[in-house]
Amino acid sequence: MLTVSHLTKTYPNGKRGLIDVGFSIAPGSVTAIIGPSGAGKTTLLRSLNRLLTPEAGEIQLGNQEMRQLPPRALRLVRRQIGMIFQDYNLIEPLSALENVLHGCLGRKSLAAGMLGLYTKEEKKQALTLLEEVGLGDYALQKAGSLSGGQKQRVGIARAMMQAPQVILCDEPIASLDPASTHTVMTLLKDLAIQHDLMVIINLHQVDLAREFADHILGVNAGRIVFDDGPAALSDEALAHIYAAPEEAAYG
Ligand SMILES: Nc1ncnc2c1ncn2[C@@H]1O[C@H](COP(=O)(O)OP(=O)(O)OP(=O)(O)O)[C@@H](O)[C@H]1O
Repeated sequence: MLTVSHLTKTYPNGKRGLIDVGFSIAPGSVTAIIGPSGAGKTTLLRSLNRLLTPEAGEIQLGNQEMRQLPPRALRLVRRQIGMIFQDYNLIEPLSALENVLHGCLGRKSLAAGMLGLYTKEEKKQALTLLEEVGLGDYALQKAGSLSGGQKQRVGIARAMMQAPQVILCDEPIASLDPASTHTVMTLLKDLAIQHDLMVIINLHQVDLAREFADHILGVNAGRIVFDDGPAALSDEALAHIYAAPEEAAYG
């Protein structure tokens, strides 16, 4: 379970990215974060794995409070949080398999990681994950030569290599065509169920949130203004989420 309470993030220029944000997320589910541009979706996602440090509130992952963890303890907890990016963040000259293996760098020594010293078990696991995302035949192909949808599936397999509890996805389908979008969203949903993961996705497309999410968080001007299932996402609720900030605050 991931429970966030009273989370507040103010940027150094005084801009308030998150204001008293709270919600809970259950394992085995997909949560979509939606809201207008500048609402705080990226700030929220980055706060959840402490790429940003909010100044107040709690982020409770299992029995660990993350917001105030010192760096060493934070590194350990971060291993439980995989990240998937809009632009994939793959090392293009390396094979798909090598990219997936990079997912276990967090639990290796620096030297072993730099030398690419992976165990037989790790290589087997990386191959199994590539098969799970439908890319078993592409294991030795350079990541740079794969299609966008295939690259994102390598990114997902790399995140899974960490054996995470949570996968954070920052607009993972923004660069994909409709067919690849459907493949990637279906894959994320299947992985959430099969591996009992919490998958949290920043999305701009409301129709995808409706189709794939079990849980939707609507953000407006740094606040959570909707926290419910897709069935509750009425036109009125949507208008509230996408309202101009002052309307959302008083709606
Ligand atoms: N490094 C920063 N310094 C100052 N303000 C920032 C910084 N990063 C974000 N902000 C501000 O915080 C607010 C939330 O930004 P954030 O990027 O989280 O929004 P978003 O909902 O992800 O937007 P988009 O959908 O356009 O990506 C915005 O007003 C933004 O201008």
